[in-house]
Amino acid sequence: MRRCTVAVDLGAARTRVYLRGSGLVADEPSVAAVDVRTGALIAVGVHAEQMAGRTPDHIRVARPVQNGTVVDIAMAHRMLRHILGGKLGRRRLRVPMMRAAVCTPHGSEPIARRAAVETMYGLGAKRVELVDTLIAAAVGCGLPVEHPEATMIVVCGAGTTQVAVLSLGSIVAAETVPVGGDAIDRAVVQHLRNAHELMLPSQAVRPLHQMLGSPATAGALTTEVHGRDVASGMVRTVTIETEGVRHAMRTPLTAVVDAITGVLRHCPPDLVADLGDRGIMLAGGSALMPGLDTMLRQATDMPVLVAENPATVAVQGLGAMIEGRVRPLLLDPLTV
Ligand SMILES: Nc1ncnc2c1ncn2[C@@H]1O[C@H](COP(=O)(O)OP(=O)(O)OP(=O)(O)O)[C@@H](O)[C@H]1O
Repeated sequence: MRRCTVAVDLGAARTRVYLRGSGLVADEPSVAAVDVRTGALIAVGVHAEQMAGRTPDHIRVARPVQNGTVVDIAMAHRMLRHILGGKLGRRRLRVPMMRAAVCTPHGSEPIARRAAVETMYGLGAKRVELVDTLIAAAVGCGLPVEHPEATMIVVCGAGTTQVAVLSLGSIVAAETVPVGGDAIDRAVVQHLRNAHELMLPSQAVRPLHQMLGSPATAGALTTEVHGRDVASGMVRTVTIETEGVRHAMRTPLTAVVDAITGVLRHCPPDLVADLGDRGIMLAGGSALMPGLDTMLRQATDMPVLVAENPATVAVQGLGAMIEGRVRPLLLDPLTV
């Protein structure tokens, strides 16, 4: 790891790059826009994301990473080259000795890990080190992962939520569920479609996240939202009840609560006892959702802490490893 010069977190929502000696140099949406007539790349990152849903026929907006897995290696490679190119300059991209560290979702298939490696080879990397996202995130949160005591981390991203208990630098038990910020957004959109026959533009969903944290007693509270009528296609404003949206958001989150209890069930009792005091560290971009920590605290009856800068903990953890600030715990056999 100490020989790596670059650390990359290729996420479904965002791609983050850490350079040794420079820190986090890129944090861009994992989106690329292509002209289908010429095959030329038109935009990547923020600019490409702004085009999504607003393109003419000849422009395709691609998301080469889904659920933390590269599904279109060529596109991921072009996107990453563009994101990195601006930071490194053309000369450094051609350095043939580049070693890279990449985090991959826990339990990902060999073909998914291979896709991450191939993407980096395409950029000129000579060697690629793969690190489990859960370990990278735990290190990035500053958890004492190498100690003989339990730490629990929940990484709630865009497409997946990964849950793990770690001890002595390794994962003791872990689970991944295909529920993240995107599934919660889809649940809100579906609820408004079913209950109010309203199609909500994607940028209107985030303000409604506030409702997850609103108390259950606030059932009578209402708010106004603007969208498109499903039948007529005309712009319409409806008054929606907080409780309905809150319920819709909580439904996919039950899978996350189930994953946490499932992981705890697979842990030895001593480790579970440690967690009673230490609690759960919540990370990933969706940890920023207001009220998610409160909801998990109520559902699990355990303390829940949100990491500082939760969205970037995985790449920061990888960064700490390539900078040599974190050393792996070596459990050497004792000599007598
Ligand atoms: N302030 C915020 N409030 C609510 N949700 C947020 C906020 N910021 C980011 N998110 C959500 O976090 C998710 C992105 O998180 P993150 O950047 O960790 O994903 P990723 O690592 O790219 O995805 P994955 O881990 O699934 O590959 C998106 O679903 C986004 O809607």
